[in-house]
Amino acid sequence: MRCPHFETGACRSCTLLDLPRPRRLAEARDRVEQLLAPHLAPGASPGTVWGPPILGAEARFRARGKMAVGGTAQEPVLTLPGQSAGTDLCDCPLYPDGVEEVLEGVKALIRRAQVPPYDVARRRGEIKNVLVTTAPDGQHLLRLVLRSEAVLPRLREHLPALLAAHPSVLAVTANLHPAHTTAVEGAEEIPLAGAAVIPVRTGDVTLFARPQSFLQTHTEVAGQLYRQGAEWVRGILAGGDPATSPRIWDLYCGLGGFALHIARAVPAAQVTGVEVSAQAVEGAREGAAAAGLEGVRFLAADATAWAEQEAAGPDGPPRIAVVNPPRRGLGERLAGWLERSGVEHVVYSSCHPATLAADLAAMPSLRITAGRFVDMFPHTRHAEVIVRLRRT
Ligand SMILES: C[S@@+](CC[C@H](N)C(=O)[O-])C[C@H]1O[C@@H](n2cnc3c(N)ncnc32)[C@H](O)[C@@H]1O
Repeated sequence: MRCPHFETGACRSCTLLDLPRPRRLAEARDRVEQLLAPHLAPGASPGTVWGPPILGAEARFRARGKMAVGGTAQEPVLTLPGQSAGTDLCDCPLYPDGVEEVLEGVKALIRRAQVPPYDVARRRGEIKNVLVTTAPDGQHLLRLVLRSEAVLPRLREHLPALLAAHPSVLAVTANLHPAHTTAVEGAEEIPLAGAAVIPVRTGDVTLFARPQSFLQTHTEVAGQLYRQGAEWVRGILAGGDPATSPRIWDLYCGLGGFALHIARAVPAAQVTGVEVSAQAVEGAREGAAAAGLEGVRFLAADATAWAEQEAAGPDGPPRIAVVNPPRRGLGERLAGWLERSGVEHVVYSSCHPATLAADLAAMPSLRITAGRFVDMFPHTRHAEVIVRLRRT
């Protein structure tokens, strides 16, 4: 991928952009495989464990765009957070076709509505960030992160012009972020136009992304990741008694990508997805209804507390647990519970191999029998990896 902003040094967000892809992938896979080598199942070797990497497009893939607003109300500049404030990066080649036009539309809205960009040093101004979610079919969900409600009447007045010029924008919300912190967004979401949800076809299901729900960065890669998880689960259950309904948990399920794929692949299973974000749970339930899947339910709860409590109940622990925690990993409490739980099979998808390795050290009975490097974050040192664990 060529990027003029990388070449001039204006943006260094893609830190490894000048490494040829085969070399970047080889080095990344090597790092992950070495890190996880102590946790392979007895008798397993890297050659038998590691499958081919999960790959997707290297450009125009990013499902979520995050732009920081600088400049003035007359001349707004949209940059990537943390990158050179003076350079407009609306044409970032990571963004799918159509995003640049929508961002230009937002700049026109800022000009017309005279919305002053937030000045971090002086703590003055109103619009902080612009967030765009893109579905593979080219539809968009637009979120304007504001310091206060002060400019909402002016934004409402001028929004129809943006919507008329950009029919791909399904919905617009204002996110209120009064605090002076580095967090990209605040807690309160105010709908401005449309229903604040966007259907994102991912693998074999549709995920219903809402403003404050997690969505994987690379939709094409995420689809393959979910299919891989579901395929491993089907393989584990193959040959089992067809009259029984194996219970499967998807902890940290977000919009339900793994749970929905598993429910499709194993219709007899009882799948439970658990997620702390109520918005994401609402989206996951919508995904299940759209796919006509009845064997799956979603609950809003803390994954660790729920797992401990549920396993202590009459049904006990599940047959298989799928876990996909944030970068911090499972942590000692959930890893410790999994170690003691008797759960035979775990599928662990991790966006931070270092915390995966720490979690594996805390559950030495669960060892890697299969794994794949997942190129979710091309051009960077960030790595996703999915592993299948079996109790030994
Ligand atoms: C890496 S994302 C994975 C989401 C989903 N599996 C997917 O593929 O989109 C991690 C998810 O964990 C959720 N989460 C964070 N802390 C949690 C907790 N204590 N209990 C349950 N879910 C939590 C986040 O809201 C986020 O949706």
